[in-house]
Amino acid sequence: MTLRFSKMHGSGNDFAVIDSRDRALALDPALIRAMADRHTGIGFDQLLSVEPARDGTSAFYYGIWNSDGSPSGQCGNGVRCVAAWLHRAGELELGAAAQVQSPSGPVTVRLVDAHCVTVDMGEPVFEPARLPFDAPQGRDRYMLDVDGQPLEIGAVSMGNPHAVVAVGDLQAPALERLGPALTRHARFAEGVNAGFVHRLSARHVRLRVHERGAGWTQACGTGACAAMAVLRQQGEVEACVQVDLPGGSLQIDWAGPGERLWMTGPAAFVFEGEWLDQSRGD
Ligand SMILES: N[C@@H](CCC[C@H](N)C(=O)O)C(=O)O
Repeated sequence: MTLRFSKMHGSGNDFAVIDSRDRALALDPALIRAMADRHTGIGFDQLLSVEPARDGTSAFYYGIWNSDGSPSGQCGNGVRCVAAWLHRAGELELGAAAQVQSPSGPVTVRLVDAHCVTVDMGEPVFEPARLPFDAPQGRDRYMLDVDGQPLEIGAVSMGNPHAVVAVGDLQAPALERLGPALTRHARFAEGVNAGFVHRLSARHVRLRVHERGAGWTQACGTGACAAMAVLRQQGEVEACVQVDLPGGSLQIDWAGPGERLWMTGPAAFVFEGEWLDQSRGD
């Protein structure tokens, strides 16, 4: 079996994007892990498949798998890459808005230009049960014991689950231990993406994310949206925030509860390739 793919990235969060518009993919976790390997595979944080939409309300659907083979409901940097990929494939015009289906529901994308995409990410969901997070409803902060250390977190779903921790130093050695430990915390039954945010001002923050299923990444789009949602809910930031991640910056706009959240950032092509799956013998 051969599979053609586009290698792409959004702020350093990298992807293999597979055209599955005309051909259903037979993907299993072992194959995804082999493709994701940075020494013997393509190397990526997430695999994205572009497929026909399943419900007739949109033209396209995109599937999302982490480098460990696990599926996810949403990928912020990924959907910007999907929009740029659809443009290159002649399916989406510059400036036009289009709805695409993700595993967690529809999002609307608009290409500012061939390399920059704005996405309506929908409303942040704070109900713990919908992450799922084993916690009482109606709070904007929770205390968790993470690897023996008490941590105050905010929790929100952007179509996938996020825990957000405000820190004074993003390079603190303890984060190397706390990131993986928070990602697998028992109160998040399906795991959680762990974001550590340093507030520089009411309009500017820095963020590092230890992603569920992928580890530390150069950027996490839904993580940036989650950091904005949690900090704004806590009254710490204004309605437009620049989020600096190790691999680049995103602009997040959110007026507040009851409003939709917008993300704007880059999407880049790196190369086109063909995966030769020797284990399947054809
Ligand atoms: N990098 C992504 C998020 C990918 C999925 C995540 N690791 C999960 O398991 O939910 C982004 O840019 O949002």
